[in-house]
Formats: sequence, structure tokens, C-alpha cells
Amino acid sequence: MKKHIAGFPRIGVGRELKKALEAYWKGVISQEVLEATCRRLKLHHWGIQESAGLSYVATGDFSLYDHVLDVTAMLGAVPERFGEFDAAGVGIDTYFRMARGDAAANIAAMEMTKWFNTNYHYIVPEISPSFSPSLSSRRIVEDTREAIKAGFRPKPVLVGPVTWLSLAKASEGYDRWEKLEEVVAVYCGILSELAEFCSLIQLDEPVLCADMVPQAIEAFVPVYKRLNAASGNASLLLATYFDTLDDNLDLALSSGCGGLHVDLVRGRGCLEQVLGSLPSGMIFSAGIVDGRNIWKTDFEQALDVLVRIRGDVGEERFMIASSCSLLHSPVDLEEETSLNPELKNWMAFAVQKCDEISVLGDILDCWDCSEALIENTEAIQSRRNSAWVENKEIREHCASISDQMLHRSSTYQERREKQAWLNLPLFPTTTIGSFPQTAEVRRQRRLFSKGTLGAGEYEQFLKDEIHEIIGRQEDLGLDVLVHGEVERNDMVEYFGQQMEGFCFTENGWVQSYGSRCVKPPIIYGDVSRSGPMTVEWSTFAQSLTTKPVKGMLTGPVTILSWSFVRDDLERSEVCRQIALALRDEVQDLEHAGIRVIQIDEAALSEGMPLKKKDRASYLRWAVDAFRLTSSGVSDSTQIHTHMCYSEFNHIIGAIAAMDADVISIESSRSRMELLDAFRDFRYPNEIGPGIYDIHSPRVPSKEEMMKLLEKALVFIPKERLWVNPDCGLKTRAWPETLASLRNMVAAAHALRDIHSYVC
Ligand SMILES: Nc1nc2c(c(=O)[nH]1)N[C@@H](CNc1ccc(C(=O)N[C@@H](CCC(=O)N[C@@H](CCC(=O)N[C@@H](CCC(=O)O)C(=O)O)C(=O)O)C(=O)O)cc1)CN2
Ligand code: MET
Ligand SMILES: [Zn+2]
Repeated sequence: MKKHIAGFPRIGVGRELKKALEAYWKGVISQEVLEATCRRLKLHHWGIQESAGLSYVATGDFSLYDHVLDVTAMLGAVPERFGEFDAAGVGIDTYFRMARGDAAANIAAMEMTKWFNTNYHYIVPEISPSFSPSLSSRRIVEDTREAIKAGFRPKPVLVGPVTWLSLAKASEGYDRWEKLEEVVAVYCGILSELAEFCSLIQLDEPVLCADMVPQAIEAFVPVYKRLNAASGNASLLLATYFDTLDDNLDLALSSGCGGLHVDLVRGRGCLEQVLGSLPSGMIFSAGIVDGRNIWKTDFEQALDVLVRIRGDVGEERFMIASSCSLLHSPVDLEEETSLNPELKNWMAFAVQKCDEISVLGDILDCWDCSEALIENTEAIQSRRNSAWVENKEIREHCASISDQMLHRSSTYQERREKQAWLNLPLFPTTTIGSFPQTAEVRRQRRLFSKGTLGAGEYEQFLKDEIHEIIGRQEDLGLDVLVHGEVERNDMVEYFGQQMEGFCFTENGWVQSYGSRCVKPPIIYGDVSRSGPMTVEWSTFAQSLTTKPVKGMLTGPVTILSWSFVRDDLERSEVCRQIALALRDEVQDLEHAGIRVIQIDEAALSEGMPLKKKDRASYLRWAVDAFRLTSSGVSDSTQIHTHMCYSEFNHIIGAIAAMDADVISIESSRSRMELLDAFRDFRYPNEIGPGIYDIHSPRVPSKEEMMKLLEKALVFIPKERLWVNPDCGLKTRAWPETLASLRNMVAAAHALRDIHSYVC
């Protein structure tokens, strides 16, 4: 029986990749040193897979920034603004400029967005008529050769052409599918090269689990016919994940590929259908170990399914696998020394998942693994029967939620009048919450968590920072201020740390984009709030200024989406528990005199099911959770929300149903394209479409931002338009932050001058 994983996390257990990348970008280390770190990581990760007993090691899953950008580089899809690239191919500096922009040359980065419904971000390929696909990066071949040289048996992994093209963004009016033939030709070249020394090559086509556009559907089978032909003796494994195949199952089955990988965690629903129609000769790769959560696999349940599959397809055509790439899991549970041992015993990270896959295979192969099976059963039982998981009081509280709790007392129009006391000018300026998390802030937090710095000193340090941040905003002339979120390590982890039902890792890092990582908290039990979480910081900030300070909370859907969530309770129910806890926080803030409160729902659209048919029910409970959080305040308190990376167009109705008084959204990278949504649907409340990209250090000019605002004014009445950046500023440094905000405020003032004279 063959065993494999769809990909391994690349960041490194000690975030070695992050550190090396950031050092390289700062000019502290050379390309050679960076590449040496990467080589060490790859070898280490291959070693883990091999010593677990997996049949292959994944290659091509390692990336300097993003695996979608790797394919973009392979195809030579370098947007014109980055200039000519080297004839030898896309070098790493061009590659990084595409990902991060070029501040010195004033070149904007490529867009970045969520990888399906995960918290991983990929760089969106750009396709223009002038794009001429040609093999421009051979990294995957080089990495695979390296694996062979080191004695491993590689299975190269790359994003397939239909998914790559589907995720791309074409120049206006251009049909991306016109490039299909040439794109496929490049893939054919690379596949035939890999086929010379690999017997199995994995092509990831998660788009098969989403709603595909007609062009993609039409293209699929002919494209795969060519790819299979080019792959000679190597077998192509068509990998699908994140949902069921449903309507696209026939495409997958007719692809002519040697194997089909199915996600049996999120796509279990189509198992019978797949088994019923799998062509004889096609390998079935069973993605049974969850690549996106941290719970141990229930071996007994998994074995039932696996035995059933093996009975159908036979030993020869059967592979056991992770549901998707382990990119979305933390690296190694063994690194966790402070987790409660009982909780820890319920979990498996990437390294442990490799072992789980291997052991499941061994058990099926009738090796004597009874010990592993007993241990697993005990762990599963311990979690199932634990007294820490369920809390009667919380359950009762949740059951008593009334419809009235989901509504503000008055309509937006009425509330607007009652909020006039805020006395805000036309085009009010604000920021999204965080200010630069400088090295010094992180250092102080680290000293505090190590115990080197006392609680009092740490608190004083944070207060001094807030003082400074308030002063800077006053100097800039911003209208609604924020306290800056300096006390937070992360907008989700921080809240989790103050609620019951959560636990935390020390090293459970997961890549979010490029060098940026998150440490998702783990929700293992019923959630409640132990006491106020943010009130002290917000009231301290408010005491320093006469301008309104926005209270700053992370919303229930976002806390849910960016945590590892228990799988023994409906997500919607976990979300309600979080919402109920946050509702108390909102009311506490109001009582403490914080009268503008932002509840971030950055992950609302990310959490959306991939298929249209499942979306309405998700949006219903997600919007209800937001309303439950936000509706307990008086009319004169202004509720804000913030969203980023959203495909707003198809959920604009749901966003309106959240009924926040003000929403800020990301839009600058897409040059206000999202405003298309407002062409047909007039958003009824106030809105701040972000006018500068905070993901890049580039300082946008006043004129540039004015242009974006003028664009917005076509669809948004001037009385309802806010002026703000795309997102929080925590990843930026102070100099560019101040320069950008100065220009932003100037743009708002200039616009005020123009528009206050126009009736
Ligand atoms: N959960 C989550 N998801 C999100 C976002 C988000 O903010 N949170 N934002 C969107 C974009 N994604 C992002 C994800 C991460 C970061 C980010 O800045 N991450 C930081 C880590 C944040 C953090 O947890 N910081 C901790 C730990 C910092 C740290 O690395 N400390 C050093 C020590 C530092 C020192 O002594 O100087 C260490 O532990 O080794 C803290 O501030 O306390 C990073 O990778 O650098 C930004 C955006 C979408 N998804
Ligand atoms: C990813 S959304 C970020 C919102 C948060 N308030 C911040 O400013 O950082
Ligand atoms: Zn944001």
C-alpha cells in the first residue's frame, strides 16, 4: 500500500524560512545563505516523510514565497511593470519584486488573495495579451533532482494549469483562456522532464471542488489528455481537496490521469459516487488525515472507511494520504512543552500526521500495530469523555438567544442622526486598528512572556506606546483614532488567550503569506469570556484625547476561521458561543465610554463554502453571529466592521445585512474594482474602501489616493464615504506609515475642499 502527503509545511519548525527571508530582504544575508537555509529545510522535511515510512517525499511544495507564484514564475508570467526578466529565467529578485512590489522604483506588488477557503494567501497571476508563456523557472526540477541525489523517492507537486488559470486575473476585456494552449505547452515540457526520473507527479486542481466556469469545464479533459501524453511513463495524480467533487467528478474521472486524490475530510460526501465510477486502472488516493486541523485522526473510523475503499479498488490501486497539503498545519507537536498533556494527547501536527498516515497503512497491511491503535483509541476516548469540553451554563445561555438580540433598535437612518454628536467632517479619516508592531514591541512582549520583564513594566511600556500612537494620529489630523493594538500578538490569538475553551501552542506557526505566520489558537471546548478583554486599553487611549477612539475587537466569524476548531460541535454553534462572549465585551466598552466600536470580520468571505449552493446557509449564521455581537448597543454608538481580501460582489447583500454603521474594506490593490458590487447594489450604510495598499512599503501619493476616492464617489454618496487604508498597519514600519497617512489625510482634506462647495 502506498502512502504519501500532498505537501509539507515549508516555514520550518523554528520559522527558519521566515527569518532567512526577512534577513535577505534587509540585505543582512546573501542569496547563497538564503538558499542554503532552504536546502536544509527541504532535506529535513524529506527526511521526516521518509523516516515516517511514506512511499514518496513531496518536492516542489517548498517555496520561497508562494507555490502559485512558483508556477507563475515557471510560466514566465511576469507582468510588464516588472520589466524584462533575465533570459536565464525569473531570478529570485524579480520573483520577490512580484510578490512584494518595489518601493524604490514605485512598482506595485501583484495582488494577493486567499487560497480557497484557507488563511493562506497566494499571489494572483496576472494575464495580459502580451504574456507569452515560456519555461522560465526550473526550480521544481532542480528540487526534485536534489531529492534524488539525497537518496529520496520524490513525488513532484505543482498547481495544475486549470486551477492556475482559474485563479488568475486577466487584463480588462481579455479572455485568459486564450493563453491556455501555450500555458499547457510549458506544463508539458516540465512534466516530460520530470517524468524522466519520477514515477508519480501530483497536479493540484482544487478548482474541481469549487464552481468552475464553463471555459474551465470545457478545457479540462483535453488539457489533461495533453498533460498525460507528455508525462510518458510517469503517472499523473490529479489532486482535489477542500470539498466534494460533485458536478466535476466526471471531469476528474475522464481526465485520463493515473490517479485521483480525494479529500475525505471535507469531501467525504462524494466517496460512494467516486468509488461507483472510478475507471479500472485509476489509483485512488484517500485523503483521510486532516491537513487543516490539529486533532488526531480517529483510527477506528478511518480504518472503516479505508477498508471499504480497499475492498472496492484493491490494494494495488490504493494510496493513503493527507486530505490536502500539510501547509495548513503547524509543524511538530513535540515542540510543545507547555501544552496541557491531556490536550496535547488529542493532537497531531504535520510530523505526527505523516506518522498517522504511515501507521494506518501498516495496520491495513496487517502489521502488528495494535499498540498504536490502542493508544489512538485511548486518546480519542479521552477527548470524547473529557469534562473540559462541555459547559452546561454556556449551552443554556446559547439556547436562550432571542431574535431581538440580533437587531439594533433602530434603522441605520435613525441611528445616523443619533450619531451626529460625533461631529465628524465630510470624508472622515481613520485607520483600521493596528500600528507598526516594531521589533521593540515584540522584544518587550517576549521579555514579558519569558518573565524577564515584570507585568507592571510591560504595561507601562505599552501605555507609553499608546501615548505616542495617539499623539501621532493627532498630529496627522486623523478624525477617528485607534489605540494601535500594540498589546496584541495577533488579532485572533490575543482574544483566544482571554477566553475559556481555547488553548495555545508556543511554536504552532502556520504560514499566512510570504514570511508572515500565524499561531492559530485551538478551540477544544465551549467558549466563554472570563472578563473584559480590551476595555482597559481602549479607555486609557480615550483618556489621552478629545477625539473619538475606536474600540477594536475581532469578530466571531474571524476568531472561528483563524482558529483550529473542535470537530465535535457544529461550527455555527461554536461561532455563536464566541459571539455571545464578544457581545458582553462590546457592551462593556460602551459602558466605559467607548462609543465607536469596530468589530473586524476580516475572514467573513474566506469562511465561505466553495460551492454556491452551500453559501446561503453559511452566510445566515455568520451574519447572525456578527449581529449578535454588535446589536446590544444604543443607537448613538457607532459600530464599524472591517473586511479584507474579500470577493465582495456576490456577498454584498450579506454585508449589508450585517448592518454595521460603517464598513472598511480592502480595495486599493484591485484599484477599486470591488466597487463594481455597488453598481447594482447600493450599499445602504457608510463605507471606507481602502485607498492604499498596506502590504507594501510603497508610499502612495495624495493625487493617487484622490483618484481612487473620486472613483468611489461615483457609487457612494459623499456623506457616506470614509477615508482609510486597506487594512491594519502592523506589518509596516513607522516612516512609510506616517508618510502614507500624511498623504491620505491631505487627500481627504483636498476632497473636502472640492466637495463642500458642490451641492
Ligand atoms: N490570525 C491572523 N490571520 C490573518 C491576519 C492576522 O492578522 N491574523 N491578517 C491577514 C494577513 N495575514 C497576516 C498574518 C500574520 C501577520 C504577522 O505579522 N505575523 C507575525 C507574527 C505575529 C505574532 O504572533 N507575533 C507575536 C510573536 C512575535 C515573534 O515572532 N517574536 C519573536 C521574538 C521577537 C523578538 O524578541 O524580537 C519570537 O517569538 O521568536 C508577538 O508579537 O508577540 C509574523 O509573521 O512575524 C500579518 C498578517 C489575514 N490573516
Ligand atoms: C486582517 S484585518 C486586520 C484588522 C486589525 N484591526 C488590524 O488593524 O490589524
Ligand atoms: Zn484587514
